[in-house]
Amino acid sequence: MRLDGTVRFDLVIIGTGSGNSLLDPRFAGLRVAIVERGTFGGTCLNVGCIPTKMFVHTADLARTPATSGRLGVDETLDGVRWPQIRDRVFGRIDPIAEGGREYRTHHPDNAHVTVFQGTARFTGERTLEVTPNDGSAPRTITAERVVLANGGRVVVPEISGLDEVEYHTSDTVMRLPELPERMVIVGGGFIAAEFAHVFSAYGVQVTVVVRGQRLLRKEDADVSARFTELAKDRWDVRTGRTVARVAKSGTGVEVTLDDGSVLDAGVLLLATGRTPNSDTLDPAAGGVEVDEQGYVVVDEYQRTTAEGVWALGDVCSPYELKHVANHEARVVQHNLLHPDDLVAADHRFVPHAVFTSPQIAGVGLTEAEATERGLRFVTKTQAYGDIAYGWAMEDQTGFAKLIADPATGQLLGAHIIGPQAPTLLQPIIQAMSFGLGVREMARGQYWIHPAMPELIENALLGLELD
Ligand SMILES: Cc1cc2nc3c(=O)[nH]c(=O)nc-3n(C[C@H](O)[C@H](O)[C@H](O)COP(=O)(O)OP(=O)(O)OC[C@H]3O[C@@H](n4cnc5c(N)ncnc54)[C@H](O)[C@@H]3O)c2cc1C
Ligand SMILES: NC(=O)c1ccc[n+]([C@@H]2O[C@H](COP(=O)([O-])OP(=O)(O)OC[C@H]3O[C@@H](n4cnc5c(N)ncnc54)[C@H](O)[C@@H]3O)[C@@H](O)[C@H]2O)c1
Repeated sequence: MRLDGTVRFDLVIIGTGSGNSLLDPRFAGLRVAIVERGTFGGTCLNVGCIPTKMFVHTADLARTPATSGRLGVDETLDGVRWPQIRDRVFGRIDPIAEGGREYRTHHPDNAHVTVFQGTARFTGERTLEVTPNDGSAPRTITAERVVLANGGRVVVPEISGLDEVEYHTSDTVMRLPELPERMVIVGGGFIAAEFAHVFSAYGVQVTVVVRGQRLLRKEDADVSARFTELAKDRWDVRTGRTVARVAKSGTGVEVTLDDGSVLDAGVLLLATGRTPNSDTLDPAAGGVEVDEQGYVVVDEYQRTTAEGVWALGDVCSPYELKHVANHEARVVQHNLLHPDDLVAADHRFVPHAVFTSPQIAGVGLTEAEATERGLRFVTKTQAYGDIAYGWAMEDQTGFAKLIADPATGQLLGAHIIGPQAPTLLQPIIQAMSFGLGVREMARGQYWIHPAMPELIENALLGLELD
């Protein structure tokens, strides 16, 4: 400690989502500080990927009777025990978060680590003030190297009357005391699509309010159009609408749309995007540049504009995906350990998946992006219904769309909507990452018959290359 009370460290990590995974025994010789203002483990573990997918799995089960009848199998759903599902999910997750905190704070493996529970912000070059959550006096800490892994947070839109009503976001909706009869979801992105599936499968009447004409509008246009069409069959989807105002009602919240229609929402869920937490850091004071959207600016090695300050994950990465945060964490970890042998992050082929129903997954360029770039390309759309396993499922709506360069035979993009879409996409991600051409991929290996990956085999064979 310096005379002015400043505590010196070798490394400070802000945020315990992907940031917490940086530390391994190779850092044992360093004096490390970790600062966390919220729940240990961050977004993915506590309010993101992990709990949502645990709910999605049960929703998929609950939805089976609605679709099995057309195959001649009559099933009924006897009920969904929400409190049991909710408590099982969080009964598993909460102890992991607490165990992680306990391990970093008290375990002998972490004798070199000091955990600060509070909010960090820059007051100078690699110097941070930490305001503890418990109200005690702020502390100043400084380090040779600082890692910004402090993620993002939910954006709550401005809606007239919102202060007067109870509303939910993805941070709170998974802990509802009971299921409502009706839910209004505002937004048409990942979170809206996943929660609309979950809660409607559990028997909640779902209305989705979306500004544009399509849900999941960042997907390839064919996927987005198909999903919107299917969503309209299943939920009350109000496209081209915004919320004019909300007010308290006897059953929850009364939602008035811009066309004057009034919706009764037992629960109002706002799913209108996330924003990086860079503002909480006072980045300018630390010499850390931020772009117009608030993302910390990094180079290919995940270095910020401030000497010795690195960033990873949602605070600097517009992808806002956990596998990207994990990849960037591995890059930062390597670069901290090997300052003379830096590796660059690889953002060439970042895939994503939406765990709604039907599932959706994509990687690379959409057709619109390929056109915008003036590329010469060919596409093939292969229906699930035209492959053997698709016959078994009687699937009539799913497809895989591949986009390839006809001259080189390299894939440019792939977009799938249908059962197991993320799993079916994985071999394509592999092919693109390692430069495997369409012909080699299609005919250089066996495809198990009659398994679902034949969807990809047939799509590859259908691409008209030069
Ligand atoms: C509902 C939902 C579902 C999702 N599902 C998926 C999915 O299926 N697949 C997928 O790939 N991604 C998914 N994501 C996205 C994924 O959760 C994030 O991309 C990922 O968790 C980001 O990790 P991170 O380490 O960058 O940040 P975080 O995990 O958010 O960690 C940042 C931490 O920093 C702390 N912090 C912030 N500011 C400060 C400060 N100034 N001082 C101290 N601490 C601070 C925060 O409290 C937080 O704990 C989902 C997100 C949500 C919301
Ligand atoms: N499966 C996954 O990987 C997964 C799942 C959930 C969330 N996430 C991540 O979390 C992030 C946040 O998800 P999200 O669904 O909130 O964001 P999103 O960006 O996917 O969608 C936001 C939606 O809200 C609408 N919107 C924005 N502002 C609005 C306003 N003022 N009024 C009405 N509508 C408005 C947008 O038009 C869009 O439809 C995503 O970017 C995603 O990367 C990933």
